[in-house]
Amino acid sequence: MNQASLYQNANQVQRHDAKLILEEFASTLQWRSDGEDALLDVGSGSGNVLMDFVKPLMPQGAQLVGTDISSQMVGFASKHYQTEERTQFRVLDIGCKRLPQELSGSFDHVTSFYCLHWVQNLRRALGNIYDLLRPEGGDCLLVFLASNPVYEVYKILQLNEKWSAYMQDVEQFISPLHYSSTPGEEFSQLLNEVGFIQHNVEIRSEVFVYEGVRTLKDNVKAICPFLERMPAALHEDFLDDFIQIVISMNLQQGDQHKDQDKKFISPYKLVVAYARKSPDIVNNVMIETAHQKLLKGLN
Ligand SMILES: C[S@@+](CC[C@H](N)C(=O)[O-])C[C@H]1O[C@@H](n2cnc3c(N)ncnc32)[C@H](O)[C@@H]1O
Ligand SMILES: CC(C)=CCC/C(C)=C/CC/C(C)=C/C(=O)O
Repeated sequence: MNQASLYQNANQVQRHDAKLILEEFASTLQWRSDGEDALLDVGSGSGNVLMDFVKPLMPQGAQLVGTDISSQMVGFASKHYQTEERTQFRVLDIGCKRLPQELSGSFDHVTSFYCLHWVQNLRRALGNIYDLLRPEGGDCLLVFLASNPVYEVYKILQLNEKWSAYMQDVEQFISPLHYSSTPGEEFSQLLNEVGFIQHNVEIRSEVFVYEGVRTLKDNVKAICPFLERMPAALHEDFLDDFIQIVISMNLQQGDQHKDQDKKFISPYKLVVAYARKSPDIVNNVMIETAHQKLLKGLN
């Protein structure tokens, strides 16, 4: 996904989830007492989730680094938010073999919203997130899709000879946890393996309702990696086929005839993971947080 402006205008679900989860975790994140926190966000995209929901939670003197694998996304975010103080955007592939030295061990917090389902090598991504945190400790809040009906629609579209040439590598775009019957356990295990001794992983079952054919098509256009591979003249045909498959999967609500009245339901599973790097500083904070119960197992 490379079209930042399309994404910025059709990311209601992503914004909705990030806003709610950040409100919930605002007091769990371990803010520094000197207010000099440094936070790196992984897969910031067009940047509006980071600027609208993460930045307002941070102390005045805090430093913010938004990162993304796509230079187009980074360019868009830099242009739109370059006037913000102590904020920068830069290219980073969180699945890279070697982190840039200047980023390694430099952050108090790492956040990531709706990005890690794009990364096949989750273990390497988590290892990098662990290494981005300061050696003396830090925490991370990671939110991403375990599963979504969009992946089943992609697989059916790939079988259609009209689209198969553009979708040979469809599996590369399916969340690495989509097929797991125990995604929470799998992700917890990975967090353990890379060194996060303290963590809490939840799998939340959510439902989003898309109102009208156009809304669903715009949301698909904003994230579908296959459209940019085909001529623009084919896009609407592809999206029409997408909608037909959604209907055949019984994800249309009601039997409205007008396109704008049609509703589509998307039941999906979200991974919400919070982890701390250092076991030493946890006890004081745990006593006060709203997540005391949730995190009890971490003590
Ligand atoms: C759905 S967008 C989420 C953007 C933003 N976090 C939000 O919540 O609106 C996913 C972003 O992850 C980025 N991404 C995908 N793979 C990545 C990787 N390996 N490293 C860093 N970013 C990646 C994409 O380029 C895209 O901008
Ligand atoms: C009803 C139905 C199939 C809805 C799917 C809607 C949709 C556009 C899902 C996108 C999921 C995704 C990969 C989001 C993202 O990375 O931001």
